[in-house]
Amino acid sequence: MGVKSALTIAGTDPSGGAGIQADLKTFQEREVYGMSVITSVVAQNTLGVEQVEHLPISFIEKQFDSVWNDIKPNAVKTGMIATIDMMELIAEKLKGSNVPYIIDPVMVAKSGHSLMEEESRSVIRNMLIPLSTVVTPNVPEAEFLVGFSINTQEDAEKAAKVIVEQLGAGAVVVKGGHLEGDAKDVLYDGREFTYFTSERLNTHHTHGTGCTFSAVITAELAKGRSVKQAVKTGKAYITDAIRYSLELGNGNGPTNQWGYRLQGLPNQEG
Ligand SMILES: Nc1ncnc2c1ncn2[C@@H]1O[C@H](COP(=O)(O)OP(=O)(O)OP(=O)(O)O)[C@@H](O)[C@H]1O
Ligand SMILES: Cc1ncc(COP(=O)(O)O)c(N)n1
Repeated sequence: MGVKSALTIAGTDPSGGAGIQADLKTFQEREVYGMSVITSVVAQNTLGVEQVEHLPISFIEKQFDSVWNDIKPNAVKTGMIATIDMMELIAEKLKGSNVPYIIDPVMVAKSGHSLMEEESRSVIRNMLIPLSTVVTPNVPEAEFLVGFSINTQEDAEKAAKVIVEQLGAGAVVVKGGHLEGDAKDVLYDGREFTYFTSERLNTHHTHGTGCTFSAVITAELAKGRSVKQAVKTGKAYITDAIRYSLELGNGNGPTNQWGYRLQGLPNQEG
């Protein structure tokens, strides 16, 4: 079996816990060859975001073409894509590509800083979500996508149905990190709901959880796993990454990319 590769299109985190850096670490841990296209350079750390600089569209396109025309990935994910121009470019590039496409619809960093321009939010919904294999919104992101509030599991199921059946996602995981009680994520693939539940871990070291979770799903789809298997592995991986999260920095520390090794979650059987 040849080596599998995955591409992340996202913003950076120089402190290494979220964005491109988290994605590449995750791909490596899941034994998939990782590649990246940078959309925005972000000065941030565990305390928050200081400054954001968007790269010119023509240069984002150059990066994309450099990778895609040489090493076509087995799966691609997008994280922070802030502007309408970036979304239009990605839609044009991915349309008809047949490569599994995972969207982590990053809108606001945990620290509260906006990572997506207000006017782009409806463009991700209308232009990119119909191209997706899986979308992984947290509760506030899912609320924006469907236009109603989510307070219960029933609301999360209702939102998941709308995102697949009306917005055109291939599948969706509405993440329960922002709800009360257990951390319960619901997958809807257009046929059935599957729940992935873990105990809620009592830590504020959760910088980059969403990036890491969606990067595992991307890596597993690159290896040819089913969406359900990929999400199952993503949930197991992120739970241990949070359980053993790292007390680094002075704010919300990063997750532990080696956490799953302590539990023995295998790479190849995932
Ligand atoms: N305290 C916690 N204990 C256990 N699991 C958690 C906890 N917080 C989040 N998770 C899990 O982590 C994964 C990511 O969910 P979360 O809601 O944190 O994403 P997110 O808000 O998009 O993250 P980010 O802000 O990094 O983009 C989900 O599987 C969720 O259930
Ligand atoms: C480039 C980039 N992408 C995504 C996040 C979200 O992660 P979090 O919500 O944990 O800050 C981030 N902070 N930076």
